[in-house]
Amino acid sequence: MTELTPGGWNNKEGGYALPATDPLGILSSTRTVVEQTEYVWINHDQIEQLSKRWQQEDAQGAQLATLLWDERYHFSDGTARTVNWLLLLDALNFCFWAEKDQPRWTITYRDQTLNGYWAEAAALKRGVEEGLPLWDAEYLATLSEETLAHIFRGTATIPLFEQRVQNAREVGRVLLERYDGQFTNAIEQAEHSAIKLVLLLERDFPSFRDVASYHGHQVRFLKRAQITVADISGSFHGQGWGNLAEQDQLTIFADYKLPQVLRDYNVLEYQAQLARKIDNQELILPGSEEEVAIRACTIWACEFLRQALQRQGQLVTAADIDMRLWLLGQRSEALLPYHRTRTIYY
Ligand SMILES: Nc1nc2c(c(CN[C@H]3C=C[C@H](O)[C@@H]3O)cn2[C@@H]2O[C@H](COP(=O)(O)O)[C@@H](O)[C@H]2O)c(=O)[nH]1
Repeated sequence: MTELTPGGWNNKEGGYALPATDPLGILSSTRTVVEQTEYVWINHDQIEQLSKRWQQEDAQGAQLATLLWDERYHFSDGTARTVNWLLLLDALNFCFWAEKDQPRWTITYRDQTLNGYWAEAAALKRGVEEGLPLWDAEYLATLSEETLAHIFRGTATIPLFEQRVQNAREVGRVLLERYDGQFTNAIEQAEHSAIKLVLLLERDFPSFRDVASYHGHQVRFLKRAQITVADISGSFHGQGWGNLAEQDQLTIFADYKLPQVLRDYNVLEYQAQLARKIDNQELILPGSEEEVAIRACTIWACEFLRQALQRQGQLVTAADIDMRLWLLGQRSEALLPYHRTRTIYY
């Protein structure tokens, strides 16, 4: 019988107590990685400290960053067109960083120079404003390389360009084959359940199948499938097509920014050799144990943070925690580098 640690993290079988439900199989499939890996570990004392810090900040009015949907860089017309546009946005929402010592890809939009996710979103919004029907499944299914290169025009080149062309065409093709060209039909088929919609994306759109393996068993992350659902809800302010149930059962979205922020808070600690590789901006191979360990520990660190906040009476979802951590990652260049894995999954 393992003594219960303060946070009740070790239940009687040892290992981490799963929440009551885990419909996406993400917490259960990542638990073994967290318990076994030597590459990354979670500092529970630092989680307690972070939850208390956030509680103090919130007591002083700094609300948990429920970022209002940012209309500046997102196309939003309140119709089914926006839903298809969001699916395209998140089919291409990955890997914006440049090779070591190379300049990042940037675009200029309305006299602003943007990079990373904001550049991707603004570029797709600019495309619509320039008359391209980026919500139209037929158009996407046969999208040319020249057209996508024009959409993402800027300084340097957006990484993994070929894969982005394939992903955009896949969105169009699958929408035509299975949803009469409209992702709103998928929302209705999923009966407005966030969980069913994530699983539908995993089943029908191969580029969203963000699943790895660890010592022979499947480890599930589903980052872009989950963020697509969160973005549809955000864009529609939880109404209409954005009225999606069970969002409290989503996990955080395991990208490259959250581990960077959690490491800065000393919540995540890296084995010395891995830390050196990351600090030297060396590539971490996709599907490697290091990559899977970083992502799995990010998910569980945020689950423990959610439990710690809950113990303090702050009922927040993983998606709330995700947004707050991601925004922290956008505001500070002073962080140690994030891990660099060339992947289409995040
Ligand atoms: N975990 C998590 N990862 C997120 C997001 C977002 C933006 N979404 C929100 C923004 C407005 C709306 O409210 C959306 O909800 C992008 N990313 C990821 O970050 C990386 C890009 O980083 P940088 O290179 O610095 O731009 C890349 O992996 C991208 O996939 C999020 O929210 N959570």
